[in-house]
Amino acid sequence: MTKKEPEQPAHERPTAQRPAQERLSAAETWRALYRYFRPHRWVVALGALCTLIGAATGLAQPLAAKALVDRLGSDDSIAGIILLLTALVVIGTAIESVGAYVLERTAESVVLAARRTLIGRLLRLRVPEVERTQPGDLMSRITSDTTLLRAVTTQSVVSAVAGGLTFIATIVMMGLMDVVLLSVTLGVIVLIGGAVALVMPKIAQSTERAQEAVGTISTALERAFGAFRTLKASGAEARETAAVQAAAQEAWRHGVRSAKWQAVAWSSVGFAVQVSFLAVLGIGGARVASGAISVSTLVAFLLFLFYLIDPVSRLVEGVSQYQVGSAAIARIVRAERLETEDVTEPDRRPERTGPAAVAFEDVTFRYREGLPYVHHGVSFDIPGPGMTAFVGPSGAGKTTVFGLLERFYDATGGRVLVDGRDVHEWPLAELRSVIGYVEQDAPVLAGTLRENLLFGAPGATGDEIQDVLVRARLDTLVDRLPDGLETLVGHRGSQLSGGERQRVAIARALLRKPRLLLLDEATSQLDAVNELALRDVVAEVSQEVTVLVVAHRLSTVTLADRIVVMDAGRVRASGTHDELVAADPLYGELAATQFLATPA
Ligand SMILES: Nc1ncnc2c1ncn2[C@@H]1O[C@H](COP(=O)(O)OP(=O)(O)OP(=O)(O)O)[C@@H](O)[C@H]1O
Repeated sequence: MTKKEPEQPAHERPTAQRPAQERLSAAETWRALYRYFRPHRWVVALGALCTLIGAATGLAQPLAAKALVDRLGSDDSIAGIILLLTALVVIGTAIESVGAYVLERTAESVVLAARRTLIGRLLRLRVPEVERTQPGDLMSRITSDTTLLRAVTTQSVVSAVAGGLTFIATIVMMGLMDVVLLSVTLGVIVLIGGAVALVMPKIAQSTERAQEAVGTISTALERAFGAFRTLKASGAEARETAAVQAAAQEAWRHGVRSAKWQAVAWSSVGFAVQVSFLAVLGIGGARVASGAISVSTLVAFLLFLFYLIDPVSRLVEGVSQYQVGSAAIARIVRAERLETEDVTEPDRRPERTGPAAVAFEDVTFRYREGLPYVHHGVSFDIPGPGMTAFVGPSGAGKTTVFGLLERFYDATGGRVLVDGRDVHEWPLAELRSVIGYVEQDAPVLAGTLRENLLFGAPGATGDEIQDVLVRARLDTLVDRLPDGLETLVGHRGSQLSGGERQRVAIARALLRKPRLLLLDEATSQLDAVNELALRDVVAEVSQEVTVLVVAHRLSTVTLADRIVVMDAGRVRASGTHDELVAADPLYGELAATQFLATPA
């Protein structure tokens, strides 16, 4: 009988691929930037003020120079003016450097804020979100993209504002000197400025591509280090190195392209001023000769022209930095939009104690829209305590049962119940505090043995640790190790054997005092001692806790109080070993051929 799957699944969230590829509109980019910039706006305003004062003192210098040239003809002393000029330079520089410090400090704070937000969200991401993205790329958003934010939120804004204001002030001063020469200058600047404006979006595009390539480098490295022994054993060093280098080359290519367009923008500033200078020199010379303006006016105008380099450069810098930053902010915002879980600890302690009851009611599930269904109406009822083994051919959907109980994924249809309550109605942290989960590959984290045990129960006492060590048959191992519990277990527990890793994972799960233990049995063969140790631990625990085991060993299956046989996303039979051997042909075949040959 084939069940009809729901047309539009209730819990399926069609977010697949969405946030990772979405482009941001200019308004969204600006809003996102402003969000980071907002808390610092007054400090940035202070920095901008300092920058402006610095620029204004600079602007006063051509006026002083004009007065100086005017006095050269008379006998008046120029000492006072020189002194004034010197004072302006010193004060201007001092104020500007204070402003620069304030802005740099704020920029660092903006980077910190962006990093904190991202870090706070990334470890709370939903499992499917992480499966859809590349963790290496996500990491590069925290490390690399946030760094690009530094320039844009402070320097870029300040450069644009200060540059804009000084530009206007300089233009006004130039207009006061001579309107004709100002028109010539503006004509040249507008022409060249128009060309620069065309270049700006190219900077953003190239920067975003470069940052994507940096993300690819992290992803490729993460892939290589994540399976380092397999990499070595497969002789894949050269190929993986080439893949990482190709990503680095790609980052270089786009980085260089961005640099090229930035250089075009920058050199245009110098070019515009040079061309204006020549034009002003020619036309200004003619105007001096005709007596329309004085020599000192021409000199002051030319000086203003050179002062224009600074505000125009600032403007161009501000806009090009904004392009660089907007590329980074787009990647940051996309990471921020990934779906997270609410795992805030419940205020109250869970009331219930003792073994948890678990039930699936007609559960349908697929991992993503577009993928085939993995569960086609799974139903079972396990009151607990005791051990229930899930058996069935590979890919039958056994591990998926655990993923749904932990709410790593949401069932597409039907209900998943713990203690008679739908898992959707449980506060997530509370639900997970009830469950101890030992994954098939029994992950052990880099750090000491103690840190690994306390990972799920940081408040556990010494006695509690000792108790689980004995229960997981790890006490003799700890006694043997020179540093005992403080022994470092290496990256992914590389300094422990497979069986030891599994028992560490079980001890870690037990320390959380679960009411429901989910154990995804390793498919690899264990030696007889480890095998027996594990079997005893599980049997012992199942006396007071509900234990669900995805079983691959005959020894586990025969120990189980009940067995659920799954096949192609359905429960096809359940019962004890003897009952099933007699009644279910698939089980009989599995027992005879597929279970790892271990003593029953
Ligand atoms: N994260 C995932 N995303 C997409 N498909 C998945 C995911 N995890 C598992 N699947 C698919 O779901 C199906 C059931 O997988 P599941 O791990 O539940 O099987 P299983 O019965 O535990 O198998 P095994 O005994 O080999 O561990 C498989 O076809 C698998 O390819």
